[in-house]
Amino acid sequence: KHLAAEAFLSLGSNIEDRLAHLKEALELLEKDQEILLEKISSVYETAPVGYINQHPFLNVVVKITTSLKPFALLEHLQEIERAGGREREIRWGPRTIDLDILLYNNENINLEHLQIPHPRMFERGFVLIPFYEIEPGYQFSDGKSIVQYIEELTNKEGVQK
Ligand SMILES: Nc1nc2nc(S)n(CCO)c2c(=O)[nH]1
Repeated sequence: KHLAAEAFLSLGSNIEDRLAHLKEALELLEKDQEILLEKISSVYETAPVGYINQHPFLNVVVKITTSLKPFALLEHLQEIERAGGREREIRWGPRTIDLDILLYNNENINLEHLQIPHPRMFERGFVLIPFYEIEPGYQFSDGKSIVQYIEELTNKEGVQK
C-alpha cells in the first residue's frame, strides 16, 4: 500500500448495537486497500451534541495513512456509512455509523461538500479528547496544541453551565 498522506477520522454511533457498528466500520476501513489504520483511540460514551433527545453516542478517533486524495477518502467513508445501513432520512437524525474527516495532512479545504479541518471539531469534546489520547503532541497549523483547544472548550463550557 503506497500511503502518502496522514489523516484523522472521527467515528460515532448512537443507535442499535453501537459497539458493533463501530467495529464494523473499523473493519471496513482496515479492509480498504488504500487505507492503513495507524492508531485507534479508546471508545468514549458521549452526550449527543447538535441535536436534542438523541441517545448517547460511542465515539472513537483514528489515525490513518492513505493513498487516497481527500475527495476519494470522503467517498470511501460515505460508502462505509452506507454499508453500515445509515438512514439519511433525518439530517442529524439517529445514525448507525458516522465517519468524519477531521484533518488531512496540513491541508485546508473549504468546499460545499468537504471542509478540512472539520469545521466543528474544535467545539467537540467527543473529538478533542480521543484525539489527544492518540496524538497528545499534535500541533495545528495555527501553532496551537490540542491541549490548548481542550482548555478553550473547557473554559467555554464552564462559562455556559
Ligand atoms: N456526542 C456526539 N454528538 C454528536 N452529534 C452529532 S451530529 N454527531 C455526529 C458526528 O458528526 C455526534 C457524535 O458523533 N457524537
